[in-house]
Amino acid sequence: MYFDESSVKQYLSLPSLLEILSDVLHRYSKHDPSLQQPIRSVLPIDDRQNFLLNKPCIDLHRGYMCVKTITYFPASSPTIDGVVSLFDSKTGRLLLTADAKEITAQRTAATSFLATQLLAFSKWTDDKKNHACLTIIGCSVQGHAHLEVFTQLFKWNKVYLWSRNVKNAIDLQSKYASQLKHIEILKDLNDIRLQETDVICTCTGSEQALIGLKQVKKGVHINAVGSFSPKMRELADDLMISEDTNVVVDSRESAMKEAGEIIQSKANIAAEVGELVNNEVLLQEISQQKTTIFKSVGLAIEDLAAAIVLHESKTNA
Ligand SMILES: NC(=O)C1=CN([C@@H]2O[C@H](COP(=O)(O)OP(=O)(O)OC[C@H]3O[C@@H](n4cnc5c(N)ncnc54)[C@H](O)[C@@H]3O)[C@@H](O)[C@H]2O)C=CC1
Ligand SMILES: O=C([O-])C1=[NH+]CCC1
Repeated sequence: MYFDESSVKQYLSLPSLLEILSDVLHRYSKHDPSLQQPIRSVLPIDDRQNFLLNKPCIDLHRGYMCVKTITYFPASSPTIDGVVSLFDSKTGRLLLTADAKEITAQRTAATSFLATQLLAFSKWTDDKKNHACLTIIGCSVQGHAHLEVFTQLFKWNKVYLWSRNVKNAIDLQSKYASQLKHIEILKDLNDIRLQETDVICTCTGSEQALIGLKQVKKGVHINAVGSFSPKMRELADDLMISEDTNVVVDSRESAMKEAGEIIQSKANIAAEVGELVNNEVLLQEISQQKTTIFKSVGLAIEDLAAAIVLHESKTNA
């Protein structure tokens, strides 16, 4: 069975995705032997701007194996294209294939949301929750997916957008204008409104830092999703290595190999997001009084989680 883009949208329930994501990320960080995820292969093509990525994993506990193969061609539209395949780990049978663009968009935004629940919402008062402000930086596929997931699962008081390509920001603003009372476009990243923001999602393919310590308020939570090679980065060294900042990643192994911010700044990694699931003490230690950064590069087990939700939506129907 093939799930095209619209069936992925239809069948990928966000609450179910969040539940399976927290389980697999937690088991990954506990080094559960029933979960195997080798480091993915990222093959540069010709000029090294384009990549072929191959991401396998096996979950013997849940009884599935998954592999996602995608191309990353930033001069093409869309940048990411490919396929996710889910197999039965007992019989070896192929269970489904699905559009990787939509799965990648949704599961990346859902993982950022999970990190935000853990590192930001859990320390906020009710009053803060009622007045919270979100900024999305980069308004292409990931920018759209982050705004979609973050507004489906939380009520924001204000939303700000910034994009190098202003038309992308205007398009995203128009899409949400009837649904969100306050959705505004920032003129640049020194705009004072960025300082009001409680949660920032950076979703660009930048190779230069876009945000530094002085542009944000202390205690902000940032989901930095854009970089996945040593040359790419969205956050400046002063923010990464400030004594007021704690950096959390999806995988230490992957982040140290792929995340430009971590490699270039040599920032300390406080934890993997999976270590924070069901660990109140560590969570408090890392998030209280701190600016928190969740740097994700993307893991095969996140694609697995999405493919399981699609498969089970059909088998349980
Ligand atoms: N962490 C994760 O799990 C995942 C991360 N990504 C990464 O997230 C980023 C966004 O993904 P898509 O929206 O699919 O890519 P896209 O190629 O559609 O959009 C990238 C956006 O970044 C902007 N951009 C590029 N360089 C910039 C710069 N120097 N300053 C400001 N803006 C700049 C472009 O104008 C474009 O709007 C990509 O870098 C991608 O590799 C994508 C999927 C998963
Ligand atoms: O996890 C993923 O699929 C990707 N991370 C960066 C580009 C694609």
